[in-house]
Amino acid sequence: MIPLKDPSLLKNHCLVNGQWLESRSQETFAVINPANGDTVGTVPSFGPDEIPAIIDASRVAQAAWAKRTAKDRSAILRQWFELMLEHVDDLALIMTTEQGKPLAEARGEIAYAASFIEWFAEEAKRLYGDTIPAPHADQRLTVLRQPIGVTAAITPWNFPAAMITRKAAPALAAGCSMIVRPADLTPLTALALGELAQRAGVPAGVLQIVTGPASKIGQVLTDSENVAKLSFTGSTEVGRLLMAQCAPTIKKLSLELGGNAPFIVFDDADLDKAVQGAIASKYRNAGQTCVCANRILVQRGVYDAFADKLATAVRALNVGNGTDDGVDIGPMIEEKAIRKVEEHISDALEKGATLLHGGERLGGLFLTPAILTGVTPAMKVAREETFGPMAPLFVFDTEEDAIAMANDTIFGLAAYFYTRDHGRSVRVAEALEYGMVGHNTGLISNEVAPFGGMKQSGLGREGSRYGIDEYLELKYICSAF
Ligand SMILES: NC(=O)C1=CN([C@@H]2O[C@H](COP(=O)(O)OP(=O)(O)OC[C@H]3O[C@@H](n4cnc5c(N)ncnc54)[C@H](OP(=O)(O)O)[C@@H]3O)[C@@H](O)[C@H]2O)C=CC1
Ligand SMILES: O=C(O)[C@H](O)CS(=O)(=O)O
Repeated sequence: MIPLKDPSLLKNHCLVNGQWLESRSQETFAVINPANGDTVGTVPSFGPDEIPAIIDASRVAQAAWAKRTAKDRSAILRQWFELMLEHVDDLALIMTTEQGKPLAEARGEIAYAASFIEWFAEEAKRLYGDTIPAPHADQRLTVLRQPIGVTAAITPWNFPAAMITRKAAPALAAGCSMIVRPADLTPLTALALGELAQRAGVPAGVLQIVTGPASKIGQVLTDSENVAKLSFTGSTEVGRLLMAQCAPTIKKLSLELGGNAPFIVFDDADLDKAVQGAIASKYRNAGQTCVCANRILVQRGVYDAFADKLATAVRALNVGNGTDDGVDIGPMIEEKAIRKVEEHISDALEKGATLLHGGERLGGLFLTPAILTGVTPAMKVAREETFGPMAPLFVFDTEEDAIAMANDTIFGLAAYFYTRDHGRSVRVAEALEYGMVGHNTGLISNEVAPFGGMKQSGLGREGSRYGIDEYLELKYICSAF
């Protein structure tokens, strides 16, 4: 058991039409603590045959929810936000126990996740439409922004709270309902959010949270003509698959997919700030974020100085159980994740790179943060997302070389660069083919700015004043008198 102040937040049932239910088969699966392999809970394994009734309940609930006033929806979302902050300690402990990130990061994620609910509680009241000067005197033209209807979300394990609220908050604010299928590895956080949503007054069926086999549940959700929209966060590989599955019913799609973020350090950069930014971007969540610096490109003149400073900072990072004080990097989520990092390191070393620091297993799923030097575009890490605590350092000579290297990828999610030259900052920011660019910072994510990628990193944006459009339809009305 996880020692919670409010044990009722630890759920072993799913939220289905306002009730906490087990699956029809009564099948369950275990939730494992990646720090020690302990079973910390069990949740139901819902079968695909149970999903149509859940979609029907979502339809009924959404029709009534859309008829509530925006002010009503806003007040309920605001209450959900406040309950999340009230229970931050329990929510963070649940998250660290099932996902591994240090408690301080988990608390930070709960605040970040809650901020999307706060933001869209406000946006709910400002879904303005248009009146348009008509081309004919007897006409009046208006545009309404209406909720798209029943929506579905499939979310990853790396941010078990924020990847749900970044979808559910705008959906509910718009007057939609949502069926959430969280990752098998981290369902307990999702279910706790569902409990708090219920306490906040979210009506039965408006938010449903269902655990079980991803591909089977996903197939029913994507096949259904009654699901108008799918929002997915995860790998580009699965995003492609879901996009294809949604094609027959022409679903509206939001896709937040993989990344391969360049982190460029020019010779006029403040190296200490660049090191701080690299640590924050690269090793947050043990490097398991889609916006992590995946390639560190350093201009030749400062390469050795930057590498030395980075190594000194990385050596100070503590690896351990996320519930222990002073831990900076927790365990990786599972064996295949740690093996991918080891594969990228061994591939780079075989092709001539040098291991400057780290990359050692400490037992279980703990890996010391690594730095590679002498990395080249011929190595796997140049093209694949490592999704782990390993910083590969590439060298470049000119600004044009840096931009060409940075853009040489199918991904386009986040990019970072450090320079104190104003003209260079404008040129580089405009030339980088990425949805999000950090200039002299490694942390760019918040609820007020549009989060999302170009190229094969996804479709659409989350958060900001743009995020709610993903859950709305525009209706143009032409009236003649
Ligand atoms: N752009 C962004 O904001 C983010 C992108 N990502 C990317 O995702 C990857 C790592 O996250 P990870 O969770 O492993 O990604 P996956 O794509 O493997 O999984 C994401 C979610 O999709 C589910 N899923 C997997 N296969 C299917 C399927 N065939 N049909 C329906 N659902 C499916 C998973 O279920 P289950 O895990 O239970 O099998 C999980 O809930 C990295 O590439 C990372 O960059 C991750 C987070 C944010
Ligand atoms: O899933 C992720 O990697 C998150 O989107 C990263 S962030 O929003 O916490 O920056």
